[in-house]
Amino acid sequence: KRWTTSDFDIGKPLGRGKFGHVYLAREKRSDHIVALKVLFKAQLQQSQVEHQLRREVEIQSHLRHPNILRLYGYFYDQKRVYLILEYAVRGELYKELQKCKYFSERRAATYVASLARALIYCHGKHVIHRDIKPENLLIGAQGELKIADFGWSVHTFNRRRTMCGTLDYLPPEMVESVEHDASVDIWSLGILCYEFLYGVPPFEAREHSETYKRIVQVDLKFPPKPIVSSSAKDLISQMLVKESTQRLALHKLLEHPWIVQNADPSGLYRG
Ligand SMILES: O=C(Cc1cc(-c2ccc3c(-c4nc5ccccc5[nH]4)n[nH]c3c2)n[nH]1)Nc1cccc(F)c1
Repeated sequence: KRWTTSDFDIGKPLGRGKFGHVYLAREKRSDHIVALKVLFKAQLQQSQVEHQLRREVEIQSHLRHPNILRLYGYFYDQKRVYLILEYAVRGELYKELQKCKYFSERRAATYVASLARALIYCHGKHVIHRDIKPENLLIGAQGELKIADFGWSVHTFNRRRTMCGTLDYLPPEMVESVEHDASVDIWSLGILCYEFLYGVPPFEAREHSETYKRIVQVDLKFPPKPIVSSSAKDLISQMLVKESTQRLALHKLLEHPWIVQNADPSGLYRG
């Protein structure tokens, strides 16, 4: 099936990405509502990301998980590449977070648990980690979280591959890398959990150099307001550990008391 733009009624813009815009669209034959991302070939070429796009499309089209935004397909014309993506009815999570300033412990725990399950699924398929930060998260019709890979993040695995050119000289644990990604993911999930509860990331600072220092020193502080349970702080402290092998494993996170007592098992936050 070769898609073309004439298969779709194109509606309002949903977001502006680095490489193009995303539009609400309806596939005419099925009346199915989708998000259509339009990328300009010229821009992709000058940024040398075509091969990355192909790999992203290859990976994303094989992922099937309720908390990972679906990529249904793609097509291209003379000047543009089009991605047919799942439409997330309730939009962008970071806008929700800005509006509420910070989330309740139940809402934060429900989101963190569903992200942990999505990451366990990705790692199980040896898929490199997804770039989880509020800007990459969308909300589905029932309030469920969807990871969408806006960032074009060059995943550590790829960076290592491109950086070293060949894998021959890398030690087992680096070639294995999935383990390495898993621990990277726990760190960023810990950052996200902190930001859900306090409204700001833990190592935020005016200057990048300052933030960098606070990260490498793991200068983790919990402000007195908003009031957050010691159980939540305990979980965050087990995730934001400098030694990557000492960070809490994703499946262990799902057994942590704060998650067990606060996360909605369905992964749906109904408010
Ligand atoms: O580019 C993206 C991810 C992506 C998703 C989106 C995106 C942006 C917004 C939405 C929305 C959406 N729903 C809304 C409701 C209200 C307000 C705003 C909304 N945005 N649904 N689905 C979306 C999808 N932009 N970019 N993935 C990608 C990139 C390269 C290759 C590949 F296989 C996937």
